[in-house]
This record gives sequence, structure tokens and C-alpha cells, in this order.
Amino acid sequence: MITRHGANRAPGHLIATTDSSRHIHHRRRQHSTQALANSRQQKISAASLITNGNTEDTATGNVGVEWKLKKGGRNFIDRLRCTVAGGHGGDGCVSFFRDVFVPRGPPNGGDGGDGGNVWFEVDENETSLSCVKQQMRAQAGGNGRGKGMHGAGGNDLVVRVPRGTMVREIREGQGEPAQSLDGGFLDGLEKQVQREEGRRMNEKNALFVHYPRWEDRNDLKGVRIPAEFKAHLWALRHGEPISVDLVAHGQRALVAGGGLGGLGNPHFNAPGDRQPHYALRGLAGFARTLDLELKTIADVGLVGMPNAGKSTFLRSVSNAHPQVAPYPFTTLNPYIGTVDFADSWQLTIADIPGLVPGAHRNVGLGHSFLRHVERSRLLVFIVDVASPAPWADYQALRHELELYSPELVTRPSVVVANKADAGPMARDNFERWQRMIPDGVPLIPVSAKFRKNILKATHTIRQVLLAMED
Ligand SMILES: Nc1nc2c(ncn2[C@@H]2O[C@H](COP(=O)(O)OP(=O)(O)OP(=O)(O)O)[C@@H](O)[C@H]2O)c(=O)[nH]1
Ligand SMILES: [Mg+2]
Repeated sequence: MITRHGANRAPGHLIATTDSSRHIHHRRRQHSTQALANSRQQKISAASLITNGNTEDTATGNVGVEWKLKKGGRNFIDRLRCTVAGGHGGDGCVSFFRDVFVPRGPPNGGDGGDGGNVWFEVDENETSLSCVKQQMRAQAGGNGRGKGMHGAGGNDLVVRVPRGTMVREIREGQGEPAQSLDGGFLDGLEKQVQREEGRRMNEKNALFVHYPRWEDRNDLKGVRIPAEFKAHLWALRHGEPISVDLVAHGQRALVAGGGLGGLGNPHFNAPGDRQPHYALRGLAGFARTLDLELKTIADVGLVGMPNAGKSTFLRSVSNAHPQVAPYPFTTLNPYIGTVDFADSWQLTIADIPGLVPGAHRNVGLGHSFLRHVERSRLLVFIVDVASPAPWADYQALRHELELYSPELVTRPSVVVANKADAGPMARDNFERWQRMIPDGVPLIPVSAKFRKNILKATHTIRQVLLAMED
């Protein structure tokens, strides 16, 4: 009987907390207090850079912002490259029934278990790809054993991903298919051969387990390999690349199938050979390199300059609680809020970081977070109506959107003139702007901070969304 055993695991180590380590913790705490103080300083410097109109200076303008990104946005990841691998199939076993006076019993080697699969499953409670590891492998199947004992199947690995994750497989240039025993179908075998490197391994051995000292005596010429094994080997090399959008809660996608478990030697018991001294090995699982991109899915995307009051607006209309503060780039990650109407109708709104003129040249936080409004059906521009020229801000926002994607500016939109409470200047600006804005673009004065005219804004948004459905 031939079986393979896993390597022994080293025992874990115990870590004792000593006085000196406590001392280190204390020093770390001191350090983080210092960092917090620095952070406020940095935020203020980022604010002054923007309000001074110094946004053109990419080199210096990004210093504070970069720092903020590192500190504040570290847990938020919306792009990620990872590798996934299905578990290897367990090997079939070569074994024979033995008993007193039965020296040459029938074959009774068990089959190997299938390797586990890797699945991606949408969990709407996840908001970032930070929950996804860079390398993931499902459990391998167990090897078959004597007395007809089959190996256990490997456990599946289910990875939770946020709603809106797009999965694309990356392929390196595919080389020429390898020449193999059976005129081509064994291309995928090279993976097996690689895996067994260090042992004396050729294609014959990569696919079959041999009884001890039977490697040379086993002439596998007439052996028929089951069709599903051929198909698996072929797919390992020539299968279609994966491309899937995960958009609904609970949706699952198989991103790396496990390898097939090998067949024990009873499967090769044939009239010509009642004592097969070989069994089929388990096959490798699929291994893929995947690019994950999170594109938030919400009905409405909020677009505005930093400090315009986007987060305040989201807080006042929905259940979300993004941070609000009087400096630019308070928001570093997208937030999604749900607006509940009295008749139980709901819509979702995404708040994203502020957009500044020159974002396409990577000024401010750049353009990249616009991917989180790309899938919104409706854009809501939040403009600070108390600023010197809100109409110019609005045009600048549209210009930046156009540079990111010309299709975005053609999308239906609603303009919210926020901070309408902020004195006579806001009122004058609003009246002037109302005369300028083209017909068909709703312009709604709102005070997000004091929750004034909020219902008008949400109902207009609802009307536009419903009109789009008709
Ligand atoms: N007076 C007045 N102030 C407001 C109003 N809405 C927001 N603010 C203030 O404007 C400042 C910025 O608000 P935020 O909601 O953080 O602005 P934001 O657009 O999310 O900013 P970023 O996340 O940095 O892009 C805060 O100090 C708010 O209190 C409003 O309607 N009236
Ligand atoms: Mg904000």
C-alpha cells in the first residue's frame, strides 16, 4: 500500500508578557498620542493648501493628503491583486487484499478525495477589500488508503467580499502546449510535474502512483484515463479566464475549483490485468491570479468639492454617519447610506471624498475614487452656495467628471445648493445661479447642517430616479 503523509507541524510558541514588553506598549501609546497631534497639524496644512488655491502644486499639495491617506484610509482597499488556488486532489491508493492463505487478493486501494474549491461570496456588511487575503488556498483532498478507504474531500474556502466587487483574471502569456504522453491532452500535467519537483518525476509518474519497485514494470500503454480527468487537465491550461461582477448580497462565484481526487487501483482492474500495480494521482486545483476592483453600487452618487457638505447631507438624509469636520478631505473612503421614505421606498446614496480642480492630474485625492460613483444611476452635485462663485465650482466639477469619463456628465443629475443658511451672500448667489442654470437641471437650496429643505431634495431625487425607470 502506498500512502503519503503530511509533514509534522511544529508546535506553537507561547509568548509571555514581561515588564519590559509592557514598557514598550507604554512607549507605543505615547508615540500614538504624538501621532494624533501631528495628524491635526497635517490636516490643517492640507486644508490651508486647498483654501489658498494652491491646488495646482501637485508636488507639495499632496504631501498632507498622502499622509492622511496612509493614516486614515489604511483599512480601505478598493483594488487588490491576489492569487487563489483550489486544493489539490488526493492520490488514489495501490493496495491489495491480503489474508492468511490469500497471497494475491483483489485490488482494494481507496480513491483520493477532491480538493476544496475557493468561492467568493458577497456580504453586504463588508465595505472594503481589506478582508481579502493576498494568497488563498483551499484544503487539499485526503489520499486514498488500503482496505477501500477513500480520502476525505478538502474543505471549501469561502471568502467574503463587498457588494460591487469585480473579479478579473490576469493571464501571463500562454506558451506552447507541452508535448505529452497522449498527444496533447495532458498539457495541464506540467503543473503536476512542477509540484513534484525534487522527486524523480516524469509525466508517467506525475499522473500515476506505482506500487513499490513497480515504476519500471508498469507499462501504462493501454490504460484509459477517464474523460473527466482529461477535461480537467485540459481546463487547467486552456480554460476561459474568469470575469465576474458580484452585485447582489449572497451571490457566489467559483474562482478556483479544486483538483479531482485520484482513482484507486480497483478502477484499473480489467480482464487483461487483475492485479493493477498503479493508481491515478489526484490532479492539481485551478490556480489563478485575480485583479479585484471594488466599484460601490448605490442609486445615487454625491459629487462635490471638499468641505461642500456632502457628508453632512448624507447624515441628514440617511442612516449613515460619516465624519463631518471643517477641513477638506475629511472623508477618505466611500460611505453608503440608505434613505427610507415614509412609504417604505428606499434608495442608497454613496458619499465619496471631495473632488478638486486638477484631480485628473492627481491633485487632492485624484480621480480614482470616482469609480465609486461610476455605477450610480443619478449624480447629486453638492455645491457650497456661500462660496464666491458656486456656478464656477459646479462647472469645475463637471469638467473633472468629464475628464474621468465623458459618459458620467451625460448622466441625470440634481444640484443641491448647500449651506443656504449661511447669510445674505448665499441667498444672492442662489438667485443669480438660478437664472444661469440650464432648464431641466433641478437646483435645490438646502441647509444640510440644520436639516432645512431636506425633504424637497430627497423627493426630487426620488422623482428623477422613478422617471428614469419609466
Ligand atoms: N452653515 C452650514 N455649514 C455646513 C452645512 N453643511 C455642512 N456644513 C459644514 O461644512 C463643513 C464640511 O462639511 P462636510 O460634510 O465634512 O463636508 P464634505 O463635503 O463631506 O467634505 P470632505 O469629506 O472633506 O470632502 C462642516 O464644518 C459642516 O458643519 C450647512 O448646510 N450650513
Ligand atoms: Mg465628507
